[in-house]
Amino acid sequence: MQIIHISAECYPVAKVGGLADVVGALPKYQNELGMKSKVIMPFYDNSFTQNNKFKKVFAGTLQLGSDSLPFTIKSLPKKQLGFELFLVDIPKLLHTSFVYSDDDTRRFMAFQIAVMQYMLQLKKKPDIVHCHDHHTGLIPFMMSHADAYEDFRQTPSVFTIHNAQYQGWFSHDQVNLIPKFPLSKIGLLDWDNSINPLATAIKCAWRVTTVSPSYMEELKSEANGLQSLITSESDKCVGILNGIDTSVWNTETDPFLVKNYSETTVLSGKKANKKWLCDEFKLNAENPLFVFIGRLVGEKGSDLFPQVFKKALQNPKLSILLLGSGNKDTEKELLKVRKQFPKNYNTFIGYNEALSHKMYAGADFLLMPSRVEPCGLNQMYALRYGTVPVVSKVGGLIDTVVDLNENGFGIIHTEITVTQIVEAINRAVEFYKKDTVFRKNRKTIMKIDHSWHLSAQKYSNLYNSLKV
Ligand SMILES: Nc1ncnc2c1ncn2[C@@H]1O[C@H](COP(=O)(O)OP(=O)(O)O[C@H]2O[C@H](CO)[C@@H](O)[C@H](O)[C@H]2O)[C@@H](O)[C@H]1O
Repeated sequence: MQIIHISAECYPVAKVGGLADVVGALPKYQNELGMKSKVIMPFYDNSFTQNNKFKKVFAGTLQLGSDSLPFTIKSLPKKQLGFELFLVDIPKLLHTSFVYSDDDTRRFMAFQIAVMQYMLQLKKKPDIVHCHDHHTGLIPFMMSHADAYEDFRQTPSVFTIHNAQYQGWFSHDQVNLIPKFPLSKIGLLDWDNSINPLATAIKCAWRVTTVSPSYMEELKSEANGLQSLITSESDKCVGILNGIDTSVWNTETDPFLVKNYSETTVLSGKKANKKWLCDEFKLNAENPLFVFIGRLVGEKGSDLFPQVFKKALQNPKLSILLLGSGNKDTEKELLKVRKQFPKNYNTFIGYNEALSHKMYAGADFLLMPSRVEPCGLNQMYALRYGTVPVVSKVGGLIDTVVDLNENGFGIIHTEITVTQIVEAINRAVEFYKKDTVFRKNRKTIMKIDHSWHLSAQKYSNLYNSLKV
């Protein structure tokens, strides 16, 4: 079975967040199950594309409104990433140093048309087209209704929602960017008087998945305006929990770690990584170390951090290190907190893959007070690295973390408030003091299997159910 995944991100080619991790791992595991799974994404101008050699496999021209844009498709063989990779190179528009910008309607519309043009001329059409997030949300519509792509009417499409907060809205004034389709189908593009690629995908894809069962349930009551649509389409919707790529997230081989470790050497391994972090960021290594890694946006609850940290750090017996970027006011506030607590708090504003791995390894606790968390990968990386997750009770966090009070291994707070997050931190500090139990818990969590094997099989079953 041949599957084409279409996405804006894919690790290690280009990553902004968890979407990249999933698209960089799932196809690899699907290939191990005997499928032929490939990825198509934009060609960005970044260190990955600068340092790899690609083969040009197709050249064409696409029509974006009144503009004719030449594009090429470049490929990388399977042996390099575990799946064949195809990159859509559209000079100037997509060939940029960044992944997202203010011009994304045009950029990703052009990307989607180029993908359709490329797939149209393939001798063997894919058995499944699997699209990820709103940047690819108009592909199921084009496959079913655009005049030029009639060849795809019988090809099943699967659409995965990684985050329903972002929907790719644009105005009906720009409808001419979409390749010609019967006017009677305009309703499929519309939601609340805007063109809404996420809503369109939910309406048009043969199956819709999201990245955890609990998030699928939550979407029926809160989906940034799409809850009634999710509810009415629920027969074709299913939640499949993400996995993690255990070949990348492996404490024994991770090249970013100061010291590699296994369950048996976790004590010394984590100690060495913690020491590096504490030396680098001038923190007291005797204290339990809490970290946060992620985008500084409302969904992640990061706006509460300045207040949470000021309260929690009244206790000098804990340290906090944060890595992330996003909301500028939050960034400023977080930097200010450093002045008040120079010995047990620090923050790195920016994106740093290598540092993130060292933090999962060197930390004692990972903070994730998310308001919305479709799946969350960080908590699963933390578990695998022997770091206890301190999380809110939402989405995929419900499906992956069990509280200590329920014979579990993590710490859960039900409300996303300063008070409850600080209480959760205090509970964690008390847990850290129970040395033997704490150490035993570390070994237990490292053994939890969140690899992709099970979920890749679930996607396989879903694809098989769509065979025409
Ligand atoms: N500043 C930084 N430096 C280095 N690394 C950083 C970083 N900020 C984030 N990361 C990394 O980006 C990834 C974030 O993944 P998440 O799944 O937790 O969240 P995200 O909201 O991006 O993904 C969305 O899609 C994924 C995939 O489906 C869902 O799990 C999730 O719930 C949903 O919100 C992790 O690999 C993390 O280490």
